[in-house]
This record gives sequence, structure tokens and C-alpha cells, in this order.
Amino acid sequence: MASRAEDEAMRHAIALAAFGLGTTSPNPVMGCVILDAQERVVGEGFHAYAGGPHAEIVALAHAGERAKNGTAVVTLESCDSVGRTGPCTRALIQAGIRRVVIAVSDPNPLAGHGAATLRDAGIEVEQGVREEEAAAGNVAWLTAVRRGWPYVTWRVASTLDGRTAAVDNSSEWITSEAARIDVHQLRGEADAIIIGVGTVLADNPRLTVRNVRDGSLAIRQSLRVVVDGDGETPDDARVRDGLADTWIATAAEVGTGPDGLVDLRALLRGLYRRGVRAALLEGGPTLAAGFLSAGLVDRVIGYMAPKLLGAGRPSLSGKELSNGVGVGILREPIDLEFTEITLVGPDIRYTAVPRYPARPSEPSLTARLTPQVPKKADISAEERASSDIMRGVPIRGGSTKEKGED
Ligand SMILES: NC(=O)C1=CN([C@@H]2O[C@H](COP(=O)(O)OP(=O)(O)OC[C@H]3O[C@@H](n4cnc5c(N)ncnc54)[C@H](OP(=O)(O)O)[C@@H]3O)[C@@H](O)[C@H]2O)C=CC1
Ligand SMILES: Nc1c(N[C@@H]2O[C@H](COP(=O)(O)O)[C@@H](O)[C@H]2O)[nH]c(=O)[nH]c1=O
Repeated sequence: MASRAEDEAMRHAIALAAFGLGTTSPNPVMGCVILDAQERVVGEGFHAYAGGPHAEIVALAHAGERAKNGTAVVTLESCDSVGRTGPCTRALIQAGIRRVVIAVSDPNPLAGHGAATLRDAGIEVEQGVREEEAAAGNVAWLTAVRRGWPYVTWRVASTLDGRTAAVDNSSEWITSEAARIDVHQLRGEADAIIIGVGTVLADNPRLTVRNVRDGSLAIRQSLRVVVDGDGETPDDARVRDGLADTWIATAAEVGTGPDGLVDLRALLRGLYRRGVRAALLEGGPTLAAGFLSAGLVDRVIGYMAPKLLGAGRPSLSGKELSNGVGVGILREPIDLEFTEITLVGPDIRYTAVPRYPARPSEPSLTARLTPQVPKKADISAEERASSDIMRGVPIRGGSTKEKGED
């Protein structure tokens, strides 16, 4: 059983891990706290960017000699493979760690069997501490790795009467500045932002991650993806401005589904191969209906403005949705569960999770985990202030994605 100090250290390690959201793919987020033999916190760390030191390495460096005979508390099973940074199990063994407390076992076979290696070296290993909480913090990565395509969040901005654009197709802006700032936080935490060519033609969006007030760009940009069957994205479209990587995903490249449109499942598998684990769907009603009817949305984040339009584009169009069991909207709708509702400025932000009936080929992981994915912004000021590691965190430049795990 984990001691109180270990349990508290795990809570802190989970908060630390969330600082890596958006910059660690294709790796998971991970946090680590080192306790000395008297259970005092002597080291802490998190994995900040792919290719950078893992959480254990940062925390062990912080602890130095004080780690000897201590306990390492980790949100995810320590890696055992010689990737870009060397196995963390070896670092823990060499530091003289006596006990390791793990929240979630690593589902990635490439990472090896860290817990077994530690036990073989005579280290006491405890698994499953605050497991659900830690898994929720890594829900995008865990879901993606277990099934082989990214975790998809559909983000939609609508009026109180469910309109996402006016009759003339204009939609800037339905939601408040505060809500749009929140969207850029979501963009920053995603590896890819997906829209359909209809949105390019209607809005000519930038799809960059930026400061909404002054337009300045974030250091790291997400991959922009335009689902564009016939390659009709204009040469002068903003998504081609070179400020971030862009993939114009045509039917010729990705393949087509039974409806003759771009095969969205193949699209997602292609994104996974490019290192994408968390994707943000920002497309219009047609593409959103395509994703939903294929059962490819894991989470909905909606911003609802206290405005009424009376006419205009609904949030979904072009397809009658069903949950895959029956046919027809009324008899078998897609059921969702609200997991969070909050005010962002004057607008309501809701988070909802589709409850697709279990499909034999897909693990029902999203149903098991509460997807209250902690965001960097959710971490309290005290949490920040109490963390030495918050100072001088390296930030990865550029937008190039690494393809392999490390
Ligand atoms: N309020 C909000 O949150 C948002 C509002 N909007 C608004 O939505 C409107 C644009 O909507 P819409 O035209 O529906 O744009 P979409 O972004 O949904 O693009 C739709 C196009 O995507 C292409 N596509 C390729 N494969 C698929 C597939 N498998 N399933 C579905 N679509 C596919 C199709 O074009 P093709 O056949 O050529 O490949 C289709 O016409 C604008 O008015 C915009 O302002 C847009 C985004 C967000
Ligand atoms: N209208 C509307 C949104 N619309 C979405 O934002 C895109 C514009 O992105 P960018 O050019 O990067 O600012 C646009 O194409 C559409 O996907 N978003 C919102 O948060 N609130 C809104 O009211």
C-alpha cells in the first residue's frame, strides 16, 4: 500500500505531468517526484518535450545524492528501452532508489517492461496508485496508443439556438474573446488541428496557435490538416502561409470511404504514423457529421454563446446520425454524457463524451476513463509556486513531429 506521503507525491506528480500537454507527442505526459528515505520531497520533474529528458531523469538530477534509498513516484511505468534518452529503469537503479510507486502501467510494448526490470534489480514496486486520475491526465495518449489512431476532440462554437454560422456562412465571431482564448489553449495542447475544405473556402482560417489579443504566435505550432477530397484548397489560403506545417489530405493520398469522401479512419491512422496522438477537429458541420457518424469523436468541447440567430448553419449537417445499432435520429441517437460545464467569459463551455455502444474491434477505454483531462491552465498557483521545476523549463522550438516513441 502507498503511504500518505507517496499518495500526496503522486497527486503532485500528476499535476506536474500536465505541464507537458501539447509538447510531448508522440510520447505521453509524465511526472515524477522523488522522496528521500524519510519521505521528504527531494526531487521532482516532468517530461517537457519529445526527445528531452524523461520525468525520472529530471527528478533524479534535482534530488542528487538524496535519492539514495528513496522512493520514486511516477505517473506512468518507467521505460525500459534504450530510446533517445536511455532507459529510466537503469537511471533509477543506479541512483540507489529503494522503492518505485507507479500509477499507470505502460501499454506501449516498445517501452519494455519497466516494473519487471526494477523488481529484478531488487526494487520494491507498487502499481495502481491514483491510477484513474493519472490515466485521465494521459487519456489522449493512452487511447491513441492502445488503438492506433489519435484521440479526437471536436470543438464547436454555437449560438444558444445551435447555429454555427449565419445564413451567409459567416461565423466570426459567435463566441467571446475569452472563449476564443480558451480555444487557443486547446489548439496548443493538440498535435493536429483538422478542418474540411468547406471551412477553408468559407472562413480562410489561420489555424495557428496564438495570442488572440495581439496575434503573436506560440513557439510550438500544431500540424494543420485540411480534409480536401479534390485538392481545392486555394494556393493563397492562409493555411498555406508557412507559419505552421500543413497537410492537405486529398482522397488521392488518403483513399476514399464508402461515401466517396476522404476515408476518415485512414486519415487518422495516417496522422498517428506522423506522431499525432491528440487531434482537435475544428471543421464545419459536414466534416463533424462525417467524424461522428464514423464513431471517431472521443470528446466534444462546445462553446455556446448567449446569442440567437434563428437561421443559419446547424452544428451538424449532411448526415443522419445514429449510434450504429439502430437507424434514425429519434430511435437511436448518439448518446453523450456531460463531464464538465463552466462559464468562459459570457459563454458556456461544455465537455461531453459520446457513449458509443461497445464495438468488438475497439477497446472501450474512453468509457472507462473520465476524460477530465487536466489542462496546464487548471494547475493552481500554489502548485506552480511549490515547484522548483517550473523554473527554466526548456521549450521545444519548431513544429516538426518526431515519428517514433522514445
Ligand atoms: N462555429 C464553428 O465552430 C465553426 C463554424 N464553421 C462554419 O461552417 C461552415 C463551413 O461548413 P462546411 O462546408 O460543412 O465545412 P467543413 O469544414 O465541414 O468541410 C466540408 C468538406 O469536407 C470535405 N470532406 C472530405 N471528406 C469528408 C468526409 N469523410 N466527411 C465529411 N466531409 C468531408 C468535403 O469536401 P470534398 O468533397 O471536396 O472533399 C466537404 O464538403 C462555414 O460557414 C464556417 O464558418 C466552421 C468551423 C467551425
Ligand atoms: N466562429 C467561431 C469559430 N470558428 C472557427 O475558428 C476558425 C478561425 O480560426 P483562426 O483564423 O485561426 O482564428 C474558423 O474557421 C472556425 O473553424 N471559433 C470560435 O472559437 N468562435 C467562433 O465564434
